[in-house]
Order: sequence, then C-alpha cells, then structure tokens
Amino acid sequence: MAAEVYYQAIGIVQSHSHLNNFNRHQKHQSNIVRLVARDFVSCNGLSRRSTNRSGRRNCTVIRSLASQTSVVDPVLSPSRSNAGDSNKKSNEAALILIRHGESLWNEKNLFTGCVDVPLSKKGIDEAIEAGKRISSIPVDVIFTSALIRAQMTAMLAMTQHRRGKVPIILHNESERAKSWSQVFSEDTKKQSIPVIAAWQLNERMYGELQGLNKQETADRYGKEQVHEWRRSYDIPPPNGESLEMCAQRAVAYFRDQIEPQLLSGKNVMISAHGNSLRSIIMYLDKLTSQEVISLELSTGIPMLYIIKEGRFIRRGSPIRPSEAGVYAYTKRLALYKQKLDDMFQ
Ligand SMILES: O=C(O)[C@@H](CO)OP(=O)(O)O
Repeated sequence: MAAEVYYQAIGIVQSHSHLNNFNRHQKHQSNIVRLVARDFVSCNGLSRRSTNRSGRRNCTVIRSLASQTSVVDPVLSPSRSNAGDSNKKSNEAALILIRHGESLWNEKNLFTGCVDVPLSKKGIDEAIEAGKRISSIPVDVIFTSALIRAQMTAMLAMTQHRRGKVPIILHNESERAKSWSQVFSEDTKKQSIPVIAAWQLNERMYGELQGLNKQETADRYGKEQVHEWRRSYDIPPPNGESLEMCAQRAVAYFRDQIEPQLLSGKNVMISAHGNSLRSIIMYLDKLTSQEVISLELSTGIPMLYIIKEGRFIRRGSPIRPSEAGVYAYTKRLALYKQKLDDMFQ
C-alpha cells in the first residue's frame, strides 16, 4: 500500500479493543460510553463562538505589565503557560500535523520550496475542511513555518474549531515587535492560542528548481533524476537542500522547541510542508532513509499523533469531527470533546 494511502487509512480504524480497555480503566465509564454512542448518531455544529468575559480591567493591566508577555509564549515558559485547556501535570498530549492546502504553484505544478506563495482557492477549501476534521481536538499552541501557505492553512483551519479560541501570531523578532504586540487582558489571553512561526519548519529549499515546472523538468533531465531530487533522502537538487539537510533543521527545531511542549502536556498543531513534515514523521515513526522515499503527504490532510508517557503513537487522520474512535484514544480527548458537546448542546 502506498504510504500516503496507508497513513490516511489508519485514521479510519475504529479501535474497539482500545475502547474496551479504556472503558475498563476509567472512572467515567458510563459517560464515555454515552459519548461514543451519541457520536454515532449526531454531528454537532462545527463552529461556535466562545463566551468572552470582561471586567477586572485594572488588576489585569497591572498583572500583564508585570509579566511582560504578549500572548502567552509557551516556548519561553511552558510550565507557567496558562493559554490552553491542558492539565499541566498530564503525560498525554495530542499532536496534529498538517501539510498546507494546495498553493497557487502546486496548482501550476511548479517547484516551490522556499518561495512564499499563497494558497489557491482549492487550498483554502482544503484548509477549512481540515479544520472541520480537527474541530473537537484540543489545540494549545500552533507552530507554523514562516511561509504564508502554512500560516493561511493554520488560521483557516482554526476558524472551524469549536472551542472558538483566537490564534494569534507571536512577534518576537525584535523588542519593539514584542512590546507593540502585547495583550493587556488575562481573560483575552486565555481565549487565545499562541502561533509560533519558525523558518526551520519551512519547505526544503529547492535550489535551482524553484519556479520550474515539474513535468518540464522531468522531460528535460529524465524522470529518474527528478524523482531522485524530489524523494531521495540525501541527494540535493542543484544548489538546494536534500531531505537530510531539511531534517537537520526541522527535526532539531521539533526536538528543541516542540517536543518539550508535548511532554509538558500541551496539545500542539504544526502546519508546515511536504518535506519538512516528511522529515518530522521520519523521526516520529523511526522510518529509515529507504522507507521515507515512498512517504507522500496530501495537501490539507491533518494527521493525529498521541503522546503518552513520552512515546509518539500515530493515530492517522480524523475523517469527521464526530469520529468516535478518535476520542477513545485518550481520556483527555474524550473529556475535551464531551465538554465541547455539553457547552454547545
Ligand atoms: O514544490 C515543492 O516545494 C514541493 C512540495 O510541493 O514539491 P515536491 O512534491 O517535489 O517535494
């Protein structure tokens, strides 16, 4: 089975044995069973507004000035972060990986790499659809590449999230940017999701192929040569990055900045690119340099991992927001969805 198909197919697997185990060991057994049963017959609204409380303005300003933060920056202070719905002591977390929706250059079949091209109309629709699929999965912090197609995808997807928190891009590139983007309400911060943009998650740099048509390049240099440039692990395109080189920065960033968030119980979404995500998946799934050759990621398809006791467990791609199996993976996922269902019934 092609890797792409395999990665999507495993998301559909409804794990009854998993659910049974889960039910045996949880206190909220009857609630969970009810939740699952209800999920089979209902598909609740996908986007709801959250309530936003105001008040206590004076105290808030003083606390914010003292804390000197913009939105909560979990990278700087993961253990003190209060931005999300996470229980700080948890050793479980969810990780959503999403390759950006189709870009205007994907549509034209051009090598894109680090050229900063926006989404096509189809890509916008894909991002919204992806958002629906993950609309009941908790997200405490979002990492995107520095490229607009990944950022558009993350933002469009989050418009569909049932929790209704507002994703806010952190600007820490200069003291002024940091200071000018401060938020002076603790309540507002709690209703926000920090979005961290990192160049290390960018698409691999495609060198002198950037802007060339993929088909014409194959006609000119031969199919095998172009396939080697596009999918081999360690052969770079002319003056560009191989997957191995891309992995050196993307996986290092994941290990240094993202993994600590997950291990502290934060639920993370990463919106990035075909090759930066292939390198991260290679790391998570311990794929060999041979196995990664056949790993293809579709645009706009979210993939779910669960982090449990320091281990990454691939859970495929949620198909619908109400897909019961997804919420049986961990107690936290089930309770989170139940809370949303209760809030919006
Ligand atoms: O053009 C690119 O930047 C990438 C991803 O779209 O192409 P490829 O599929 O060759 O890795």
